[in-house]
Amino acid sequence: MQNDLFGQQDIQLADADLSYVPDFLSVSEADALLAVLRGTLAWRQDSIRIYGREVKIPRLQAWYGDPEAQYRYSGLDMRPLPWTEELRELKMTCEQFTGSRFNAVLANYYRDGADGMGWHADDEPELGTSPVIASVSLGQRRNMDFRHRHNGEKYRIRLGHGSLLVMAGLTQQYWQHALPKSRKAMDDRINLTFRRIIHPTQR
Ligand SMILES: O=C(O)CCC(=O)C(=O)O
Ligand SMILES: [Fe+2]
Repeated sequence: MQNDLFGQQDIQLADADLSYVPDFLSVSEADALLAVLRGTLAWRQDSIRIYGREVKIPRLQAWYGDPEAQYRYSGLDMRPLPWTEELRELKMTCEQFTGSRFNAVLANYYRDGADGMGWHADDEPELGTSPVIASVSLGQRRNMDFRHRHNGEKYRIRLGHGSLLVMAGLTQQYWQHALPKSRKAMDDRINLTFRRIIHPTQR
């Protein structure tokens, strides 16, 4: 891990491009954002079809973005809601920091340790081959696990309140990630992944 003056930590992992910024937001900014987003985003618990059965996903979600930023996710059509003021502002902060443009955000709400996200990569064709994804975490510190698709190598990172994780380059091609459930008592957590959906004609 290499640290720079701004507290950005470049995670040295083969076939990945990951950097972690623990204090991306101040504690007071992160506290305020957690409270506002918890209360104002249009949280819903979607179901996905697994082997023909409807299964509720273990978390709440909401999808915001530019009108054309449509996304298919495990068979769900995600139509973006228009940006809220807070999300648009945070998007701009992420754009300035990463030098990338985003046109949508997937918001996830983990109510407690029983909520989580299974192994996956953000490798939908809508995102292109080497997407930059800016992931902001608020609330309960949770583990995020990575596993290499070919050699099984594993890596665990703890995502704290007000942090930013940037996933770029080959990360989604070579690695999967998951947010494991926990039996420990846990507070709630919001995660926001800013993405850029590429229009079908530009893929
Ligand atoms: O909650 C997290 O930190 C991860 C979310 C994630 O992987 C996703 O939204 O694709
Ligand atoms: Fe993901």
